[in-house]
Amino acid sequence: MSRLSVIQSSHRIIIKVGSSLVTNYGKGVDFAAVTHWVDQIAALHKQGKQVVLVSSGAIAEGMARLGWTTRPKEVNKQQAAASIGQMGLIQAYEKAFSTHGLLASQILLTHEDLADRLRYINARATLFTLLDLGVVPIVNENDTIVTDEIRLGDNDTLGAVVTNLIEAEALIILTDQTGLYDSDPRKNPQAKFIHQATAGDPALEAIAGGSGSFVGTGGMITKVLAAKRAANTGAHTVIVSGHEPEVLTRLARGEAIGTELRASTHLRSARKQWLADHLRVKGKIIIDAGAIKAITEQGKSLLPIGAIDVIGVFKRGDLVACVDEQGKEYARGLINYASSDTRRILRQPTTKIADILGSIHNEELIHRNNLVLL
Ligand SMILES: Nc1ncnc2c1ncn2[C@@H]1O[C@H](COP(=O)(O)OP(=O)(O)O)[C@@H](O)[C@H]1O
Ligand SMILES: N[C@@H](CCC(=O)OP(=O)(O)O)C(=O)O
Repeated sequence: MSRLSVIQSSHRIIIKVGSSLVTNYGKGVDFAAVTHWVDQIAALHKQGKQVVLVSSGAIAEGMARLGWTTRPKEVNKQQAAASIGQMGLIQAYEKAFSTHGLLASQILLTHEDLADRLRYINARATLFTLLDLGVVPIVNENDTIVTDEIRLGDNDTLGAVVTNLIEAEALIILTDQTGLYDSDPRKNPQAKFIHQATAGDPALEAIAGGSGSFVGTGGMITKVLAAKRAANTGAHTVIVSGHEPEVLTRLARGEAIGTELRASTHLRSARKQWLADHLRVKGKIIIDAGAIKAITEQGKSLLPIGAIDVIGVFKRGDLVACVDEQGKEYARGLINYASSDTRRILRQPTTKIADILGSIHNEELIHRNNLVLL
């Protein structure tokens, strides 16, 4: 893949915007900037791309609304500011998206949500549902309830975690610099720009410094580490200035702006590896010939109608194997129903699930996004 095509060829993209940018260095939400990014996201949407926005700025906006000029040291005051500022952020985004007839949604995550298997699978399912509905989810850390011990702490990491969560192909980190330099350009005017490197290269960690502004949190080091994390599921990262006009649409056209930190593995193999290496199969679903065809040849989800039998005991969110009646495995994936519920909806059309179980989590037994073919 050439330098020009990373964003151009990506279908699912995470865009992270830093506090300095969103709030114009703590002055309050920069509506013009927000509108400009949203206009571009709407254009990407029209091209068929799925976008999740990870936006910082809650604490900075809250401070601006409260008239605070210095960031309080007390965690409870930062949390109060975040609670106030998050409203301002979401209002600005919602207004801007509505001018394009697009719906936005708010997702506030904590580290614990992603560490817990069931909450992880729920967050993932919700994000996929929103994307399937054509919505632009806007994610931030749930600053108001996290304590220091459990916080992710910076949204570069959160952006990478969300990239991994929904296996996005690319992470764009919009910041206040044109990209990564071989030293902090605020401190060294001779710093040299890095156009391209490999995500996870340890040399990058040595040259990336902390935040240069009073509203930013992580600086470049967290961006470089985020790229390394994003690459675990095969995603490429571009660190680029959010001040650059038409930055997102230009990247989508293939223009080589910003610093590209390329993943050395392919999305697909990394995802397969993740499922194969990190999770043990908890059970099996025996599926019929129609279901085998649908999932292996047509890229479809596994529906209850194609499931014949269940082997083993598993919970919602566990990894199960999809096998034929002879026991040959075709795929494995994260199942939306516990084994007891799965047994009750075998061979049933999706329209009957709610009647049989009393409620419906998902129409699919295993969504195609959670299914890996073998
Ligand atoms: N090697 C580097 N290249 C570019 N910027 C760097 C580097 N090291 C440190 N920085 C600093 O990182 C800052 C961006 O991070 P940060 O302030 O956290 O912004 P954001 O709010 O966008 O996350 C830059 O303004 C710059 O001062
Ligand atoms: N969750 C915090 C942002 C933390 C953060 O990482 O900020 P930044 O380094 O500007 O991306 C907030 O909304 O204020």
